[in-house]
Amino acid sequence: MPLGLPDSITACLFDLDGVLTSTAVLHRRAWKRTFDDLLRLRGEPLFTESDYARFVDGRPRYDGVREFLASRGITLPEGAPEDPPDAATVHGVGNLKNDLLEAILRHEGVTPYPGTVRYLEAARAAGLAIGVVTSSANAEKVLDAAGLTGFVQARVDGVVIARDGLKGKPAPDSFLVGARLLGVEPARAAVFEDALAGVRAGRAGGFGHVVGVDRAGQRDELLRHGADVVVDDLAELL
Ligand SMILES: O=P(O)(O)OC[C@H]1O[C@@H](O)[C@H](O)[C@@H](O)[C@@H]1O
Repeated sequence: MPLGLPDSITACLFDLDGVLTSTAVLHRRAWKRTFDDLLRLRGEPLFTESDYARFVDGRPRYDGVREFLASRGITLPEGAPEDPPDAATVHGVGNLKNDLLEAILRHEGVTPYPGTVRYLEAARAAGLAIGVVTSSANAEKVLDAAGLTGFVQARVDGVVIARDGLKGKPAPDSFLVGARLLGVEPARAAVFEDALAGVRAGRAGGFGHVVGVDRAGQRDELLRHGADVVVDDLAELL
């Protein structure tokens, strides 16, 4: 098991936020501010970590808005992608979250996990193909800021998902496109994911190996949703 992977694996498909970079918590913070304001106005209980893990984490931006609001029995009109951040629409809410996220990213910057950088170096040295599959439309910027762009041979992100009308995680489609771009069968690719929706996507796509990365104390949940193995940090696999 070189790199902690079955011998049949020739490619690695990494999620971004929470797997390569420590930006998952920044997304969660921006979502919490966004939803808490909306929930306060309605006198509803505030947004929890469990809400984030179950309904928002890993999914494309507007899917996250729809899923979470539906979980609270709230329906908003769809609106349009160019809606202002104060519009009471699915797109308005998503755009408010993105404005907050951009401000947080500017203020705090982006750091890659050191264990991940070591793993990427080892994977590249071992000749494995490397792709990034993320629901985030901010991926290009985040990868650049983290200094990781040079590792990435194929990227499927929120921009590609919207442009090509792909189903977002937990559907496997974005990972399947990532494997195709790298020229490998799903059975020969490993998926690395910290989100429940992400490990579900890896399992649903018939990938050769699904590594759950536990950044939020949800080891059992990651296993239950389809991870073959769970690590706290990718360096554990070296
Ligand atoms: O709003 P963005 O940057 O397009 O990101 C969409 C989603 O991307 C995922 O990577 C995050 O886990 C989610 O929290 C986020 O909502």
